[in-house]
Amino acid sequence: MAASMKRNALANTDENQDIKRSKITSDDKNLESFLSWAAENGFGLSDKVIVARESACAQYGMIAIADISDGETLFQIPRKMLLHPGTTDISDILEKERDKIQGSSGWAPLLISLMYEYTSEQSPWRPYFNLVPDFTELDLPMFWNKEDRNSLLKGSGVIEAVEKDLKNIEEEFTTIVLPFIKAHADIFHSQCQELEFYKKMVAFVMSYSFTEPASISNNEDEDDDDDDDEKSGSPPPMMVPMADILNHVAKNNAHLKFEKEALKMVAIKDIPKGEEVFNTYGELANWHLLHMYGFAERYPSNHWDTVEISSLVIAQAMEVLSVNTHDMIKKKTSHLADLNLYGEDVGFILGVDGVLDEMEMCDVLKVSCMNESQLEKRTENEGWESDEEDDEGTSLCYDNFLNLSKEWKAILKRSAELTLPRYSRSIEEDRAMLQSSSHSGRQQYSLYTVNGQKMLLQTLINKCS
Ligand SMILES: C[S@@+](CC[C@H](N)C(=O)[O-])C[C@H]1O[C@@H](n2cnc3c(N)ncnc32)[C@H](O)[C@@H]1O
Repeated sequence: MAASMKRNALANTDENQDIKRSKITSDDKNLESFLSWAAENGFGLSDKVIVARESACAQYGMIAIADISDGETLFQIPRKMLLHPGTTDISDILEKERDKIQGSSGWAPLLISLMYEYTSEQSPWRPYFNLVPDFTELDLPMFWNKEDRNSLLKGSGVIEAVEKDLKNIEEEFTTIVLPFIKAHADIFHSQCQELEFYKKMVAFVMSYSFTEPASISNNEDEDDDDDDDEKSGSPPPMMVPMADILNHVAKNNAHLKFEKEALKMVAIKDIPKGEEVFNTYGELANWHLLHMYGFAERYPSNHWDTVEISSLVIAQAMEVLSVNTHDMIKKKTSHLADLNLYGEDVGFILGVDGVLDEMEMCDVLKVSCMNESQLEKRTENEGWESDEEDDEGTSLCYDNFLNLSKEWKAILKRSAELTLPRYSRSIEEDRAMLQSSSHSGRQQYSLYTVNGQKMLLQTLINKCS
């Protein structure tokens, strides 16, 4: 969608037509050479699909050109064709200096591998790299100017996530990656010493890499020693050519299976001829999609969407209950802070079916409704409670909302109402903007993200009314 919107933004002059034509021609050459490379290397692309820009929702995508049945394999990626620190030409050096380049994100070894391969004309993955769109086309918020980020994404949580990333990227580059590259300057292209180039590779990893589900690797590598398993806390990312051509929707129709010899893209539904084949990048909320991939889905398409309700607004919402004087709220928040349930960085996640952090939120609601003697008893027990206290029920799923007390609902409703003003526009203003078609990609996806969050909050308000 981003690409088509950008294309629409170009006026329809002859000059622009020429630019588009020449881009398509050169892209097709890249596509042809990528497909030949894939065929030579055992990807076994089904003749029921094509890779194309036409009919894809963003840049390239995979399109069904014949009816596909649930369970059919569309292509595979032999493990030797994956790009990661174990398959790059410099794997020996990376292995030897493994402890020096680990870093806190765990991405540095892959980023160093990518920088090396991406700048090498002889890289075995050259046809793969040539097909990846220019990184500016992905338009990730980390490349937007600060003004756009602040004005378009206020309240969504993306601004804070991007600022944290930018700080970490610079730090990891300066302290780990650059010293390693300089120590091996004879084998790296000089471009690899530039922070801007490193940021592009980070964007590549952010929006194109995959991680192997931990259970699979553990099951299949039963011989691996325990030490390795311990170190592999969160699995490191890797590049998976061809699989990363698929775009994402929450209601995906294909899925990547990790098998011993190869990874396989398998249809998980019947896919009619003419439809795009969509993978899933995970159970991702819109703010996460926008942060990592530069797009979001329009409400209510993304059933994984979430919004955070800060513990600070829940404390403010306690005022609606008569049991809560200013003094009581202070005592309650201090007790909740001791349990890590209150503080600047503490929030609770609301999804499309209700509150996801059910146990924690139930605890907060219970405390919110306590009178002085109940609170005293509880604080004396250091948060441990008797069984009778559990009689409120613990599900905060909307299906269970009829069973919730009116006090709990009053707090939830007020918390959602207090969260809405953190955005720069009202739901009504969003609605008017969503009807207008004159948006850039980044404006559109920001609108989807903030509006989706507001709609989740409004649903909670309605369910509590
Ligand atoms: C792994 S790549 C997918 C392939 C990409 N379209 C290409 O041509 O190389 C991920 C990027 O595709 C785009 N994308 C994926 N799914 C999308 C969607 N549903 N809507 C808009 N853009 C999407 C985003 O730019 C994202 O960063």
